[in-house]
Amino acid sequence: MADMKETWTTLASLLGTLAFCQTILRNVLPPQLRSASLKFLKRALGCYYSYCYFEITKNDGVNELYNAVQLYLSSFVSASCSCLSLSRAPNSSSTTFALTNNDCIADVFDGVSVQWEHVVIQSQSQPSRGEKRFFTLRIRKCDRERILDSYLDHIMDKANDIRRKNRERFLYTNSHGCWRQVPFKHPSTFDTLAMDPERKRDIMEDLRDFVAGKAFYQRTGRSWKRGYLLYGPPGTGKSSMIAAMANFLGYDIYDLELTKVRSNSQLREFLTNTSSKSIIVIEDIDCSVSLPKRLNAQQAAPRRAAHGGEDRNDNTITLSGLLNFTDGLWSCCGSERIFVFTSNHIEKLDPALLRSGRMDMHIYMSYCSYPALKILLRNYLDIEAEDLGEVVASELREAVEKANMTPADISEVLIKNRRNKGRAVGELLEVLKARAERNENGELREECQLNEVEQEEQEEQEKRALESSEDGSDFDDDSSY
Ligand SMILES: Nc1ncnc2c1ncn2[C@@H]1O[C@H](COP(=O)(O)OP(=O)(O)OP(=O)(O)O)[C@@H](O)[C@H]1O
Ligand SMILES: [Mg+2]
Repeated sequence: MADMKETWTTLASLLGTLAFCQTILRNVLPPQLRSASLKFLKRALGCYYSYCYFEITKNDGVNELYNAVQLYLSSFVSASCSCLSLSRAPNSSSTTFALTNNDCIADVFDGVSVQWEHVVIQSQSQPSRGEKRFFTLRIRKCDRERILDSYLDHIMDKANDIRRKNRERFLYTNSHGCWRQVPFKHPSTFDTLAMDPERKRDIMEDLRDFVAGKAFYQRTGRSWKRGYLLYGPPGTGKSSMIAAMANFLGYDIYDLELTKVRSNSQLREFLTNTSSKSIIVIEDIDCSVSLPKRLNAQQAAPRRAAHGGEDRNDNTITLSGLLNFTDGLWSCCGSERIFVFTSNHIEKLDPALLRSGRMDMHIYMSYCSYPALKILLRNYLDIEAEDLGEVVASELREAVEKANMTPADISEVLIKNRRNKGRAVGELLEVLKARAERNENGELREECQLNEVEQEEQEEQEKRALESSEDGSDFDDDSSY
């Protein structure tokens, strides 16, 4: 027991000595001498010393790991260090923080504490060779075996995430048989999205779990993809939600126009030509997939002949062709993909699409609620509803819950009057009250029903026009990708 105590005391004093020496060396010696002395000291005390050190050097060529460590550390050094070096890459909108020379930072991975140091040494003997830069990673010897590889993998993954978030992203759309891209710069975010904060949090949590779920999907034998069905009246923020999701995750968007896809096999080609970490969007799915279902046998037969007697599924797209990708065998082609379908009429959707397990989350985008209105007031007028006074706030709450107005309609009123906050709130209250009253009298319901009939007729006409042009085989013929 006494021996043990003695060993511990020796060890503690050695570690204390080393820490003391390190501090002295850091403050007194020039960097090149400091590094050499530290190395010597650590080697001399190696048998007692419980840490091991790894140098990750910036090569003349490219050291992926050095760059990754730099990026990874930059994601949290800003919060914990007082002196940082700042840089900004050309065409980048974000500033990178980095450790200054000989600064240290601690990190914890899988319950294990590690320490990083950034070292820059000027070459005195050969000034032409400039400086040597490296990171030193300090890990306890007993943890090395368990975490080193997984920690470095984690750093590479995180660095890739940061790179992706900083890079320019694209919105792809299918046209003339191939994907065409434009830079994606939609300003919608979860902060600007007006909806109940709790539901918003749930969706963000779900997205976070999805992105971090690689191991989960592997373990459970599921393909790494997720499906969201966004439904609700026009102007409630379905497209804005998709843009917010893409901005939140740093994903590209593939906006798939099903009416421009001529067959299941072309659909397959489009979908296999999407990259991972992307959102594949099919808007107004109720309108898109009802088109092929409307082809009856008589209509299909001449088209089959016209296309050299191919299988019917090769001449048209079907819901099952689509579901094969979101759900079936083809769903495993490519990983980390999110499917988002939108619809104004969930009741018109094929039950096959709604069956459990098909779309993981059904999200109803509702008319503007009071919590959503508060977000719009904050974003458009920079005012908190509570600051309007008890009376106005409660009038707004009551009117908005009865008005059934979309965030798009409310935004219009606020934008129009945004230079005069008082007028904006006053006019909004008037409009909301008028709508609420009309709702209570049932006028609006009748009007909506009339509008719905008109809208349905219009949709029917559009579909008939599309079908006749389809029979004329005027689909895009170019199938290059
Ligand atoms: N929930 C919301 N939060 C913030 N802004 C919204 C919201 N809903 C609508 N808006 C505003 O209204 C405009 C139209 O909304 P958006 O295109 O997202 O609606 P939508 O539900 O996709 O409509 P549609 O069914 O016609 O496609 C947006 O540009 C945005 O400014
Ligand atoms: Mg939309």
